[in-house]
Parts: sequence; structure tokens; C-alpha cells
Amino acid sequence: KEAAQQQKLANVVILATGGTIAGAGASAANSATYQAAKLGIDKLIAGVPELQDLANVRGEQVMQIASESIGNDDLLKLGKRVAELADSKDVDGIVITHGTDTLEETAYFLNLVEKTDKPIIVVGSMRPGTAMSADGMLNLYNAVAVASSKDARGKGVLVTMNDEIQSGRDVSKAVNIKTEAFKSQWGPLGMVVEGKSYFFRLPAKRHTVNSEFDIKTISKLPAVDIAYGYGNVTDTAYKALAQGGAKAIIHAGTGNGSVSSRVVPALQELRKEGVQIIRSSHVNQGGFVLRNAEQPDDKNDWVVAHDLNPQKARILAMVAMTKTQDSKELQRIFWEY
Ligand SMILES: NC(=O)C[C@H](N)C(=O)O
Repeated sequence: KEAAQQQKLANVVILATGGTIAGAGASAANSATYQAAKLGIDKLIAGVPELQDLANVRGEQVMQIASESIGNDDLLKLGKRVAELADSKDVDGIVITHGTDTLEETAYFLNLVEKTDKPIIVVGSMRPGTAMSADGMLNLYNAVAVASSKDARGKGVLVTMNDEIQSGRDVSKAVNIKTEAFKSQWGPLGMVVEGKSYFFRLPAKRHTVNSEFDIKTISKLPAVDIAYGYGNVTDTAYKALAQGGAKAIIHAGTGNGSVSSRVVPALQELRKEGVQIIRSSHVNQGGFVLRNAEQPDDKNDWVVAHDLNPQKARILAMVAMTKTQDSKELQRIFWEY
């Protein structure tokens, strides 16, 4: 009977990368003071025995780091492992446990480059498992529930935090410390309650099987960096990033992605030298940058990131620039993804 039950369940692989979901503090009162990336995947799975009621679950430790330290090589390594698993007939869904600081970047990256309609869920926690009211157990349970659900297929990479199912493209960490940390200006796609997924919306932008990008053909990501806009800003950081080898600079601009008159000449000059300039907005609750609104982008040959925040714009620029160095193509890609 047990064997029959196992056969009916979906096969889900959990790829562990570290983060607070694998973190540990000195006492149960330590919800914010702890070390990330301490527990291995076997301990995480053993900590939630109910996972085995949802799916046949197995784990793999891909890396063990806090997500603020994830680099481009880590993204590529994770992305390639996800693709191998997605190609396997024995795998129905994939969960990635991840620190929350750059979770939105990894989720968007996978959303762009994984050619599969199998569910891929990225999940983290705001409190370590040793804390009172730790959120990791339920977030992980929800992630496995969504990964084993047929309803989650073809919806792009998803994120399960705080009972919500979010699109990996749209979601970002909007609050820290609190467990209701992840928000999207376009709203969640659904909810997961007691191991069941409920979807209410679909992502509108190109992703996974409909994406023109494929992790299998990407072996290196170009250098793309971010510089922040604020009152009294100078062009020092922009010039330094270009000198450091940046092929594109994401301008994390004020308001509509506006650019200070003190910075405009340097960005015009850098563009002439071949560096792509991409205007985004650093406003907290969701930016929306349009071409030729605050700056004459056509004249300057700059690109706008539309609703993508600066860190997501960096991910898309890197992926896009594995294929094109043309600013018009880049802009087309920023509208479509
Ligand atoms: N809540 C977390 O996971 C934060 C941690 N710094 C990380 O991103 O790994």
C-alpha cells in the first residue's frame, strides 16, 4: 500500500543553497541575530516530516552560503543543475531553498533561462529554524506543495513566502525582519493553504519555455553593475564601474529613473564608449520607467528598465547581453520580459 501511495506522489527535488532557512541562532529569542547557511539539506528535510505526505522528496546541497554572497558563477551552477533535473523523467518539480536577500534575483534569472514547464519554486525564510515562530518550515512545506501541483506548471518560476504564491519575475523583498517580506506591485498569483495551491492570476511576460534564452547555451555572464541616484550625486561611481569593466550600468534612479544633471554628461560619454546605460527606478513600492519621459533616451541611445527594479534589471541585462550588444534589441527584451 505504501509503495502504491509513493507511486501516486510527485517526485520533487530540493536544491539547497543556504540562507536563513538553513540558519541557526544562539537561542529561540534570536529571530534576527543568527548565522545563515548552517544546516544541511538532510536536516531541513528531516525537520518537516510532513513533506513526505506531499511528494517523494529528495535533497541536494548545491552550495551553502548567505544569498548576499551569491555570484554569477553560482547562478550559472544552480541554473545548469535545475535544467538537468528538469530534463529528467523522474523529476516532476524542483524547489530551491535560498537566502531572501537576493532570492528575487535568482528567481528572475531562472525564470528567464530554464526551458521547462515543470514547476520551479524558490523559497526562503525570514527567521532561522531555531527561532520562535520560525517561518521556514511552513514556507518549505508550501514550496513542495506547489512544486508537486499540476496547476503550477507553465507559470514560470514561483516564490512561496508567507502563504502567498508570487511570480519570480515580479516579487521582491520589500520589508526586512518581518515574515511578510515579499511583495509585488502587480500582486501575488495565488495562495497556498494546507498543502493546496490556489491560483488567481497568470504572469503576462515571456518566461521559461517561451523565453529566447537557454541556460544550456550560457557559459559566462557579462559584467553589469548598478549605481544609485540620490541628491547631490556625482558621476564618480558610474565612471569607476565602467573603468572596472562594466559592459552595462544600471542607473538605480530617483523617481521615474531620472538622472541628475551632474551625471548626464558622464552617461552620454560612457554610452559613446560602448557601455549600455539602463535607466531604472529605486522607488520602494514599484517603479515604472518610460522611454523619453524624464530623459531623451532616443537621443542618448539609452535603455529603460520599465517596471524592473535595479537588481532585476541587472539580471535581465546580463542574460540579454549573452546574445546581443544592440541597444534597440536590449530595449525590445526589456519590454518583453
Ligand atoms: N532571510 C535571509 O535569508 C537573509 C540572509 N542574509 C540571506 O539572504 O541569506
